Amino acid sequence: MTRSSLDWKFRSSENLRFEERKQRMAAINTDLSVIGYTYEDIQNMAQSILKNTELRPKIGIICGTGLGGIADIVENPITVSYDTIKGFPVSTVKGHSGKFVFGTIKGKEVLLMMGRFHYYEGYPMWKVAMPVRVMKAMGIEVLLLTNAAGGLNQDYKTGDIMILKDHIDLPGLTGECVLIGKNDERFGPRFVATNGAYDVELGKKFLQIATELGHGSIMREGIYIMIGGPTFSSAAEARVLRMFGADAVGMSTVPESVVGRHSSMKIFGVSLITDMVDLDVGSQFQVTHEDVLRTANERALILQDIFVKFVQQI
Ligand SMILES: O=P(O)(O)O[C@@H]1C[C@H](O)[C@@H](CO)O1
Ligand code: HPA
Repeated sequence: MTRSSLDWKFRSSENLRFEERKQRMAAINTDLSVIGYTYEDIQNMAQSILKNTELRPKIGIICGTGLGGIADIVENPITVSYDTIKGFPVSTVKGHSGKFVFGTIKGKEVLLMMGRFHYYEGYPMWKVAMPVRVMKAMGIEVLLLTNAAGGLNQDYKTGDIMILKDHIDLPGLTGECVLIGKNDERFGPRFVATNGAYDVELGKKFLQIATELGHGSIMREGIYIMIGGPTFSSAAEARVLRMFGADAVGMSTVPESVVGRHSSMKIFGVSLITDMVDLDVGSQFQVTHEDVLRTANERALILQDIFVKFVQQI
């Protein structure tokens, strides 16, 4: 092959790639879930979900990994699968079923989000927390966040339940804050304080109910730190996270909490300590997602008992 025919071949394949990419970009630009959601998109999604039910709950619960058992306490559930909502992302993680559940708990209307989105799934941060805006648009005023987390505080044990006093937004501190980008004031203000995000009264109530039910010995109050994941921390990293003052580490919750705060929602957060993070450099201990799911399963009934009473009293 002569040099000029090689050049031509190279250029035509480049052109082909360019055309293909242009077409792909055009397709992408019609997909809400790729280019970002406007205020109107969020309202439309909320309205399309609400068409499935007469219920108008003010309490929303986001179920963490393996914590979907909370749905078992919902009376007369009506489910809306994410794949029926135009522009809604899909859940890709085991332990997150991918649906909204409307219903009542002891007569009180609730909305459960069973299947959250994580940054490590490849979703940009704004998409991870977008459902919180949809929940707000559906009328949710009180947001109850649950998650599975690794214990960093050496006084904790696997199976403990930690009420969030505060959080550390590690991705946010390093430039991946969920609110980065153009701000639409209809969602909330450009600048937002995140201190005192977790409602103290709700925290006290949860603790009191858990104690009354006989679970006081496994209750903790502490600080949750979010890492991007999907890797569980190395021992050296975990030591840094502990030095930062975190009691538990996880891969979610913080973007949802920040967006909830931005939308003036009342927020409560709770972590199930599904595993204790090994701080011993050189140790061969390896935590798995199955360990996380197992602990979540073992604590399902206790969490359900606490949530029944908690929701009743909010
Ligand atoms: O959705 P959450 O934060 O409960 O899930 C945790 C963090 C990872 O997604 C997963 C690790 O097992 O559990
Ligand atoms: N690290 C980070 N995220 C987690 C863990 C953990 O040990 N357990 C459950 N989610």
